[in-house]
Amino acid sequence: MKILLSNDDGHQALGLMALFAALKDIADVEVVAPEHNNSAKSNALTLNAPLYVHQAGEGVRYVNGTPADCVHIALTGLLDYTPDLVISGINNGANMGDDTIYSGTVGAAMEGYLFGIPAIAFSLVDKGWPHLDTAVAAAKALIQDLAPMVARRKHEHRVPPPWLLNVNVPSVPLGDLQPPKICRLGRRHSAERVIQQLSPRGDTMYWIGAAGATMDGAPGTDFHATAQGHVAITPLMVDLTAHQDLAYWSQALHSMRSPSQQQT
Ligand SMILES: Nc1nc2c(ncn2[C@@H]2O[C@H](COP(=O)(O)O)[C@@H](O)[C@H]2O)c(=O)[nH]1
Repeated sequence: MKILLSNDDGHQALGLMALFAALKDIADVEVVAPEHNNSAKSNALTLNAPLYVHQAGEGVRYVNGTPADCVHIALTGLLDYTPDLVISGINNGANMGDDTIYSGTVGAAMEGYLFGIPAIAFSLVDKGWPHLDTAVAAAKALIQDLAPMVARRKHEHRVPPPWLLNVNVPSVPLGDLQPPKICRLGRRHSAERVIQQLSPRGDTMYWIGAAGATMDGAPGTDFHATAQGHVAITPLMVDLTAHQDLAYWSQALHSMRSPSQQQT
């Protein structure tokens, strides 16, 4: 199995390097990751500047770009093969609920998914890498469990659609880890207020405030599962259409005149 491994915390991040070391036992792994921390960069691509790739060590390359840039250039030219799996992480902190919209970790995995490759984003719930060994073990075990499904794709007459999983691992000792749970995304309250400070030169600085606290952490959500010590696994989709609202808007705009009609 060939794995492309990326992240958003940067190519020297503990979470990436620990996962890289663990996955080398079970797969051919190549790292293409950002040069620096690109947290909250979501699916951003760099369109207005050149990207440069440097070798950091055997099997590890880094890019002066976003997480999605790394996966994008790896899949569209840097690699001379198509990986079987795109893995992103292990993120320094949670990617639950609304986090997934902003997350560079999810963005990297989603870029693989958009190119038709199964992908998984892994995050360790608490920042600072507490019990990172637990997250590495959980990630390796899940990838091993999925390996037969991934391998079968090569032999299918019609390659099945890819899938995209968002996985959050609770920061607990490995011995306390509960079995994985398939969950829906919860919701956070709105983020905290912006932090305003004065620079040494008298300019006002604005810092994005902290993520909101859990708003929907009901049973069945990723928040609830991880709080109970379970690995939370959520299948994601890219279609942002509010399908349940299509009929409403069709009816609501039924009477809308076209701009040309409004001029008569
Ligand atoms: N508004 C804030 N959101 C935050 C902050 N720290 C993290 N986050 C959210 O979590 C994800 C982290 O995901 P990553 O994969 O991008 O590292 C981030 O995208 C936000 O949604 C914070 O301080 N403020």
